[in-house]
Amino acid sequence: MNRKKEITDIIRTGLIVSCQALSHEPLHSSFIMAKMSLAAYEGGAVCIRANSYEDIKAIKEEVDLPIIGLVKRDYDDSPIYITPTMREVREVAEAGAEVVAIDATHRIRPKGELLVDMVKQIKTAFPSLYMMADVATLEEAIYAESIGFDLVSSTLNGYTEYTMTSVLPNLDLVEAMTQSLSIPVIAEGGIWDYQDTRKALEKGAYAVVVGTAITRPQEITKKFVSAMKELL
Ligand SMILES: CC(=O)N[C@H](C=O)[C@@H](O)[C@H](O)[C@H](O)COP(=O)(O)O
Repeated sequence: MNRKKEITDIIRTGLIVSCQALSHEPLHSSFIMAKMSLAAYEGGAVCIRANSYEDIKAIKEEVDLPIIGLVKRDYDDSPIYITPTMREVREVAEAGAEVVAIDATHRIRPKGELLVDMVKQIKTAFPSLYMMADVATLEEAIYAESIGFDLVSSTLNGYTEYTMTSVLPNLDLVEAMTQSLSIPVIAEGGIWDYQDTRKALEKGAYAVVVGTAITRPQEITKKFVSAMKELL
């Protein structure tokens, strides 16, 4: 069977767990991310979203689930940090991820490169790599589909200058995207409770990504602490 079709079928209506810890976070470790992924797998996750060559490799060895890979890297001339250039795409592909997640916002890219050119290069260099567009707005999602992305995700809504006032999770945006696009729309960003995962599916999301609420214990702890403080 076509591998892309197979992955689409695997993730349909499922939970994708994002297992990421950056260098400043307490759980920063490929070993820990691999174990987090194993826990997610045992809990029924259908796919893992992971950052960096090392983490993707470690997770691949631990669980037999498709991986949405990305490489977060900062460049001086651009605000984009999720798989900004072909260098990061190559790392994701070489680590063995089936899907690459790419910032597909309309912001300026490193060296002024164009997203449409990057997509063409990926299709030539890595024809079997599935491409997920991480966007902040409906317009960006529509554009991403038009230039050949396979999936679109609401990842960056709330994280760009022009969407900073969004209240997350922005399931209205997810709904609007599902109404305008034919490619699968993934709900991602700020999903913290079970009801929201269901609501996302009801609004037409193809699958749901949950990260922080499962894999960043420092943030989970903060939620408990602040709920308790509200009583004082
Ligand atoms: C904005 C950005 O850089 N998001 C990153 C994208 O890979 C991750 O840090 C998030 O954890 C992921 O999107 C899942 O979202 P949430 O952790 O809210 O469930």
